[in-house]
Amino acid sequence: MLELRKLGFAYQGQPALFDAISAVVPDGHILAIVGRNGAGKSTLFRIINGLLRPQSGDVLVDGISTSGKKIFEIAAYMGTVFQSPEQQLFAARVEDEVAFGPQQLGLSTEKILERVTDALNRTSLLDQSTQHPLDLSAAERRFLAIASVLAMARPVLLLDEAQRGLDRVWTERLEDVLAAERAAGKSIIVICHDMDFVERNADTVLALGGLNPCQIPVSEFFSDKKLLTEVSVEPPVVYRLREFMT
Ligand SMILES: Nc1ncnc2c1ncn2[C@@H]1O[C@H](COP(=O)(O)OP(=O)(O)OP(=O)(O)O)[C@@H](O)[C@H]1O
Repeated sequence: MLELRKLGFAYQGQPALFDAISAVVPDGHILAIVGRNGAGKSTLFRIINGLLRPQSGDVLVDGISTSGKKIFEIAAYMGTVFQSPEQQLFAARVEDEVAFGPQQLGLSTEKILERVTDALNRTSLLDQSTQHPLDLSAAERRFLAIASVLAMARPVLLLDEAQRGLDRVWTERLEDVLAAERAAGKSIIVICHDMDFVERNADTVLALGGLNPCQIPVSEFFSDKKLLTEVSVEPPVVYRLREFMT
């Protein structure tokens, strides 16, 4: 379980998180962080994965505080897929890229191969395993970053706009990966501007940029017109259709 407890942050005295932000992401749960540009989503994301340290509050994984822990210690709990995951890639072959993390864990060769094969299979990249990552399509490169994170088998998964620019087939593949990770009991956070994606996949929403940011169930969020206006979010198509029909 991941817990964000009263987090606050300012850049050189300029608040980036305007309120103390709290949320709980139980095992097998997907929380979507949404909000207009500049609302603080990326800042919060970086605080969660330890790239930034909160000026107040705490991040806890299974009740253990990450404050005071080094970034590699925090990474032992969390797999992060950044907004430009291409920048996370450095190996000359797809399979080596995915194997790198498990190798650092000191796993046996057999176990590493098992993890790599499983992660490539789940991300539809098994046929590309010997290719150079830079020869992959943009969607495949993003899924390679996801495969590398899956191979680490962390209890917490963080994805920043992983759905952006994907076509329907790749979006469905991403949704399958998320559903499987949720079923495996992972605590998952996605930052997302695509409200249809949020509606289909998330359990709860944390909307930033409004008067009182708090975590609420997806259906409650999309039914709250006042809040949607406050945080500049358009409801997903199904909600707009529902309103049109009634
Ligand atoms: N490195 C920085 N130094 C100073 N201010 C920053 C820095 N990074 C972000 N900010 C400011 O902090 C606030 C929150 O920015 P942040 O990038 O977290 O928002 P966001 O919700 O992720 O935006 P977007 O949707 O555009 O990515 C903004 O006012 C932004 O200008």
